[in-house]
Amino acid sequence: MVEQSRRGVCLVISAPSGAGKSTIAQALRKADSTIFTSVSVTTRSPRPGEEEGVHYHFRDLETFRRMAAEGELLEWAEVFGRGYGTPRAPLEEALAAGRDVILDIDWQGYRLMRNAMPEDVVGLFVLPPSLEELESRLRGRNSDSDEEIAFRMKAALSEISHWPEFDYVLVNDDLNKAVEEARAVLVASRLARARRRDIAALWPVAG
Ligand SMILES: Nc1nc2c(ncn2[C@@H]2O[C@H](COP(=O)(O)OP(=O)(O)O)[C@@H](O)[C@H]2O)c(=O)[nH]1
Ligand SMILES: Nc1ncnc2c1ncn2[C@@H]1O[C@H](COP(=O)(O)OP(=O)(O)O)[C@@H](O)[C@H]1O
Repeated sequence: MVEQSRRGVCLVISAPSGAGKSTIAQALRKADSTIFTSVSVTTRSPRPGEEEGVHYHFRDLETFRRMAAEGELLEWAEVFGRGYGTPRAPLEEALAAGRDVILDIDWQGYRLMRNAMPEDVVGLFVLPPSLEELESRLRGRNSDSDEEIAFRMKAALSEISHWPEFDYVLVNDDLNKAVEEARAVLVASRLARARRRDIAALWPVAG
């Protein structure tokens, strides 16, 4: 069957901090448990409520550098002065097993992923409705200090400037609408990319 042999889609979601990408990614996974969650490695400290191995693998800088040097990370980047990276093996296994993968990573990671796996990666950029709303979401999340929020707001415009590099862009104003749009992107990507290869194998008659 086509469906069983299909390779997964690697959907990369990027956004300025606070725009809602984790919330959207979580809603997609909740509705479809076959979606694989890539858990990144980071050198930042856990926030209250964040669990090791669930939100991130929290590692010290030395371990992070060793993992990067030994090729255990598919991509890695420095964001807000901390190291963040995507573990290679679980992602490759999930795609090969036909599971779609969602990565919540920054624009640098997207660029690296796109180069590393051009056939698999689809990019979705999430914009906030305004800078004022972005700041109010960062404050409302209650997870970062004033200093950290100021840092993220300062970085927001530079992150936003990369939206034209992505395949799809949505404005996260109404959350339900944004989740529906992200789901539509995932479905469209399955049809446009992953399944095309499988259909070519099933029907090798294209001119
Ligand atoms: N390149 C890369 N960026 C990542 C990775 N994991 C998280 N990020 C990005 O790092 C930034 C900070 O993430 P985080 O500390 O969780 O803060 P938040 O985005 O405000 O929730 C965000 O832009 C994430 O998308 C990763 O594995 N690789
Ligand atoms: N459409 C929305 N309207 C209002 N609040 C939202 C919306 N989307 C997300 N949020 C809230 O904004 C905050 C930041 O969202 P989050 O998903 O953590 O952002 P990111 O992962 O992009 O940093 C969270 O408190 C979340 O509940």
